[in-house]
Amino acid sequence: MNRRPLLIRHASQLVTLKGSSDAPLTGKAMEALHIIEDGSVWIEEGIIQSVGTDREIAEKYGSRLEEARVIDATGRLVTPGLVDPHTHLVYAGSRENEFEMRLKGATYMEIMNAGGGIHATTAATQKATHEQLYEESRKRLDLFLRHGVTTVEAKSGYGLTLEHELKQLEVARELNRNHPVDVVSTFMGAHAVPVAYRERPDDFVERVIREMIPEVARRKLAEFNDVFCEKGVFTPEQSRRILEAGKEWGLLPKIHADEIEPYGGAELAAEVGAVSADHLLKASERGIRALAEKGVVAVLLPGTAFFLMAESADGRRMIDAGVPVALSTDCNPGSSPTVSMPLIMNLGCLKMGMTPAEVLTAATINAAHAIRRGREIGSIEEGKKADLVLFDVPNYMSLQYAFGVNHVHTVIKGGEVVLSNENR
Ligand SMILES: N=CN[C@@H](CCC(=O)O)C(=O)O
Ligand SMILES: [Zn+2]
Repeated sequence: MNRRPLLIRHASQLVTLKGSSDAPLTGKAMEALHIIEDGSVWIEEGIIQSVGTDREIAEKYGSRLEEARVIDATGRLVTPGLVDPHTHLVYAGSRENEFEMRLKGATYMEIMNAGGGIHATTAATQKATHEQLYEESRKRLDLFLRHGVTTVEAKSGYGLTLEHELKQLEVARELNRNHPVDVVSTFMGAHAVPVAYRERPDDFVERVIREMIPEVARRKLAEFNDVFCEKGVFTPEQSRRILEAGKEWGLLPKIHADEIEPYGGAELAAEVGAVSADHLLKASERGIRALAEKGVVAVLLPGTAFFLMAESADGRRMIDAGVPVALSTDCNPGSSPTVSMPLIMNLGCLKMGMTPAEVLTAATINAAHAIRRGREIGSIEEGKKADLVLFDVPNYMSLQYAFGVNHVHTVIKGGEVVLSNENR
């Protein structure tokens, strides 16, 4: 780590999201970005030391200004590093053939029930060596970084046997160690019922509970435990058992809920005290109220709805009902093969009725809370990790207005410049 301080000066807008570390933002507070114009940030040892107007920072560090490495952010927007709280980062292969099948009328569930979908990626992932899996996933992580993402959550769930689930989680752990982007792991052995267990799905649920969860926890390979609670996949009752079993081993619950059919997933998330409920395209009114009451973060995935040509979750309704909303790519080879959080924010505005300020909150501090990292990342405040992005636009509204463009100019991770387009 470079010992010299890093000073970012003269941001046209510095989006701090101050005061949001203890709990995710809800309702009107999701628009309170706490912007500083002509803003500056002083960073040492990878940690944000001071945030203010350029004049304030220059006065405070007057005698030490010469020591610092300086990044001039004149004319640029500076935000916290983007956080992606729901990805299936580690997998092998791709499924463009299924995309074409869907364009010709097949549905996502039809393809999966015919042995494709998650099963196809599971076969490819089981076949891949650790090294192949690492390499394919590392390339994706590079792309995340290019789109301004400094932390991603990554789920297993394409192994579906103990051996291959462990392989996926070990790859995620290694990426976390070697790559500038932080990787936070989730065990998702209950991603699909393997074809061999189709006639006896409860036997597979037992394997997840008795064999996989304990071993993943013993090896400390994951922090969270997720389940695909969906008609034809895992029932709410099976999902509850899996999530409760994870809790006994210290794995915090997350849930893929109400994606394709209304199925009581949001209600279940509130009952088991899930950290987040994700998807929610078909969440019921009761479910939405339950999420708001329990403060469960709704991780919305508008790229998935877009790519599946389905109606998006009602982000507007959820924010108005007091649910803390976060956004994510859901990066996976079947329903959302994208790595672009900027595009996801665009879709949040265009497809879910969210405002430019709300989508930025949802992609930073609320996303951090969705993976229990709200105290370390997600806002630009003293004491937090120095993860920041400089965008080549003068204000936060332009990020959403000039949609579909990667405006990332520089990414700073833990106080180091890890990506720069200075000579672009
Ligand atoms: N819905 C379940 N799991 C993933 C899709 C996985 C796949 O199709 O490979 C999702 O979150 O969309
Ligand atoms: Zn997912």
